Amino acid sequence: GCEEGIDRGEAEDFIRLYHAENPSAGSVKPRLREVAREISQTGTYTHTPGELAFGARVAWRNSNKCIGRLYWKSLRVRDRRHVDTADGVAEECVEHLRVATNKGKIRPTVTVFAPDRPGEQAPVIWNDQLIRYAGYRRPDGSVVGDPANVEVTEAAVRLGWRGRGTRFDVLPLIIEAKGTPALRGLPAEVVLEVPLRHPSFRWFADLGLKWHAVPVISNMCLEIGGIRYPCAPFNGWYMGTEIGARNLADADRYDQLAVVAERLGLDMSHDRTLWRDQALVELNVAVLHSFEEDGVAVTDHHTEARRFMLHLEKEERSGRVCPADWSWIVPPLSGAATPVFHRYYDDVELTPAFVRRDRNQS
Ligand code: HEM
Ligand SMILES: N/C(=N/c1cccc(CO[C@@H]2CCNC2)c1)c1cccs1
Repeated sequence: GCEEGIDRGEAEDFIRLYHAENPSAGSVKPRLREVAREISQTGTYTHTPGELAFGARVAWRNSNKCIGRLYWKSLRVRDRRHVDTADGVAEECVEHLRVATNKGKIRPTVTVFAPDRPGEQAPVIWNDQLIRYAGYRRPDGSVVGDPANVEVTEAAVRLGWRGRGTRFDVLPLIIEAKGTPALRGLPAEVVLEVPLRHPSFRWFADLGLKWHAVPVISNMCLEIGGIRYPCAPFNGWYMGTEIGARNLADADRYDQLAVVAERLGLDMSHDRTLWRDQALVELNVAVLHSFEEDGVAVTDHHTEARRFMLHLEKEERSGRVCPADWSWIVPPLSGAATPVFHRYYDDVELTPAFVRRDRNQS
């Protein structure tokens, strides 16, 4: 849209969408006039609480890469648009973790902080998730912890943070408010973690692996009707494959497949023995078993795929296109063993949306 102000067309489209899907919101004309007036007077406009909550839920519904959209209407929206300091953002992120974790009965939640406004800088969180494990690069180039987080770990160290040096040190938040980045640690009581063990192999617990219960994406921008909310952390629950087939399995992450295959006693002499594939399955069995035994919400990729097929049907019945990106929707383990593999999708980009914030900008 135009640099200095709001894209009026996007604002009007969103207000019309809101009234079309929420008849109880009253007539659309007066609200359209009010919004147009506010934009011409201030260069922006303010969503009502109802518009904000609907906009956040539809942004989830429009997320092409998300397999978990069946429950889009139940998203809990925490309206914190008045919060724009590092302390305020930190306190509300801690409360977000408490409310969303709910002792393991995870509640999909988004907290919406101050929007971009002409002449005012909205706060942003540099971490891509609220809970991330530090990655320490050693002189020989090897990494202790999560290699995906080496850059943000080095940024935290530059700002004065010192970790304990374990493979699972929880990073502090780096919150940039009014142009200044600040460190804010997370209290341990809001960081629920699950130690990983396997239902059949007792040696698995000795690998010392664990993962955090709640994924809260904190580096995406929520765009609603031309308004940008650059700080709007949102969480769901994990699909097991994210942890077992990517975070702990990828060679450029925790790289555990050879470790697991070794302990399983597999023939690792050639790829064609499929030792990687057997290790993958047992790693994913361990993740699902450990989360379930600890009462922490998680879904397997078969269940999640089936739910997504149901979501597609429901959207069709509602007369809406359900945008989806096949390459993200199909799980990274056993893709063709799930129904989402065996069809095409319409990968159109709709708004409201959660969009990647450009890394080089604030
Ligand atoms: C409730 C359970 C949920 C599950 C199981 C789920 C599952 C997933 C998975 C597996 C991905 C792909 C992630 C990857 O491959 O790295 C994803 C992507 C995504 N999800 Fe969901 N999701 C859930 C809830 C939510 C909620 C509540 C929101 C927002 C309000 C959301 C928004 C998104 C977005 C925007 C992406 C794409 C992220 C990107 O472009 O990097 N999801 N989801
Ligand atoms: N289960 C989840 N998984 C993800 C959802 C969105 C993004 C991500 C992480 O994406 C990174 C960028 C590409 N893969 C890793 C993970 C959720 C997080 C927040 C709500 S649901």
